Amino acid sequence: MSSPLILVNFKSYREGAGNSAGQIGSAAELVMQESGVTIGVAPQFVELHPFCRHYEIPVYAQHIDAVEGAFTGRIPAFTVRAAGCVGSLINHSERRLTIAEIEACVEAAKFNHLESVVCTNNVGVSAAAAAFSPTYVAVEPPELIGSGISVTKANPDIIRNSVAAVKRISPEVKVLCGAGIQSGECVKTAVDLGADGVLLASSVVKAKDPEEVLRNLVSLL
Ligand SMILES: O=C(CO)COP(=O)(O)O
Repeated sequence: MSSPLILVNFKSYREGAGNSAGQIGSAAELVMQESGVTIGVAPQFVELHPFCRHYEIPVYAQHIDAVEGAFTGRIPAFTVRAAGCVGSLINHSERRLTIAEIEACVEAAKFNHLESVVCTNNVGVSAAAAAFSPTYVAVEPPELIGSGISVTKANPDIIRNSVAAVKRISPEVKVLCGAGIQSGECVKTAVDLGADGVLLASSVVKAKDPEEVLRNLVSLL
């Protein structure tokens, strides 16, 4: 079985910019090399290209737009690919899209050889997203995002049931879970519930020592 994915979303946190973003990138690279566990990052947009050049880790965008041509202030999928990214989040809870936009973004990702990580908020939406055959569906209950309360403790059923629903629709689609993920125990529980990894933000991005948190996250795999 391939390694679970630990995907760190820098969101628009101040700690996810400039030098402190670089510290997280270096820590992710080191812990990935040491542990053999895949650690991906989703930095802020202006940092995508430097991140792809500087760190030997998979880099994802936080969002893409399925546009080309006379559109201003958008993030075309092909630009994300040209920057060196391996994939993109789509429909994050803090960047919701319509169902038609989700489908268009998954198609744009496929066309540009990018992995697609479609975020969802419940089991039904996880099943709907699976019908587009993205690379991943990432289920995150919005009320637990940034709460410090792990989805693996507060709502393990949403993980178990999303895995079942996604596999029923598209068995090849992988499932991540997120919201409040902070420790190796959370990651191990997620994997035991059938997830292929986790999507997380604040516990790493806002940590005093991101390297220590990342080491803890991979410690039980
Ligand atoms: O939204 C999330 C990751 O994209 C989860 O955020 P937290 O890890 O801060 O709860």
